Amino acid sequence: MDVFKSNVDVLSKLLPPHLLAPRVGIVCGSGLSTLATCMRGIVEIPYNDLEGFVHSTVPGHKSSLAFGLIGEGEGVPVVAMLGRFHPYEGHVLSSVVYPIRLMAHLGVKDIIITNAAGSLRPSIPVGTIVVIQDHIALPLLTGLNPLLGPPFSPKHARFVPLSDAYSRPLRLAAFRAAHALGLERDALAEGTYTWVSGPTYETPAEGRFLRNAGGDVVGMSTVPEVVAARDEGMNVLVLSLVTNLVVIPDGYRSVREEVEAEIAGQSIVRAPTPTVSHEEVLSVGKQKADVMKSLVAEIIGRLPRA
Ligand SMILES: O=P(O)(O)O[C@H]1O[C@H](CO)[C@@H](O)[C@H]1O
Ligand SMILES: Nc1nc2[nH]cnc2c(=O)[nH]1
Repeated sequence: MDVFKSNVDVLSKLLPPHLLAPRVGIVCGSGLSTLATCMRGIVEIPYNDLEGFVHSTVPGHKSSLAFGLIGEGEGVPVVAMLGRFHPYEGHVLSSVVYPIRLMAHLGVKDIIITNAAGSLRPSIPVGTIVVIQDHIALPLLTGLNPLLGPPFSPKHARFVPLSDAYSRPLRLAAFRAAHALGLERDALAEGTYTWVSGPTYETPAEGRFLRNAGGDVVGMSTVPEVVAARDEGMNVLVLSLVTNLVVIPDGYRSVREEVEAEIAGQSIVRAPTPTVSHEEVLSVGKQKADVMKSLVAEIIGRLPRA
């Protein structure tokens, strides 16, 4: 399609031929752009040099695509988005998912989407990598869907099923890779990602609501990319790195009880109100960057070579 032509022209001038047709795509989540350093022979291309790309404005996200090779021998050609776009930055959904569509156009078949996320369950502590098996997306259900409007092209479907959105073979590959790397059993979990628009973090009641709805982690990205990737027929793996807890057990004490205890002359232990910050999110990303990087490289190294 024309919308890709100028980018293909730019890329053909800047990339060696063996990197021009990447087979695997990676999307780096907040604080995770170093994931791409698992590639060799990297060529980085700023989004500014490409048409249809907006700018990533969020700390912890770079604004460039990186092309390189992963794995032994000839290696697998890979393209990585070193920074993603979020609707809360003011980007329309078609811009948010445009790089995913370009990846598909270039030949990407398998995509590994990473993100930083809050845990809705104390059984999934900070530092866990959650292999996403499903999602709950209130924005999709209520009218914020990247597929609203005419199909992207006459070749794209009108209705896209999401019952098998998260590739089972890729999820199996993730657990096999973790085993091969000798990661502890608890390093990885399986779960459901809940997508919210952000940029506000959840109130405690919202966190409990999402957990009661069946969510395990929550974040402000990923689902639009998954939808576009499925619209393009790609196999999708999502890895969420838990950077903070959203639902904290016994963290919230009734103020009525506190006053009643005060009146009764009892000593009061006031539970601190937990808050989350993007700095905390980035700092956990930095601590876990190496393990995420080895996992992604191991998964890609194990994919069948086409
Ligand atoms: O999902 P990524 O881009 O990894 O980032 C997550 O971290 C940011 C909030 O700290 C939000 O953008 C949230 O979605
Ligand atoms: N919505 C949301 N996104 C996040 N990204 C990282 N942590 C969080 C969180 O607690 N909530």
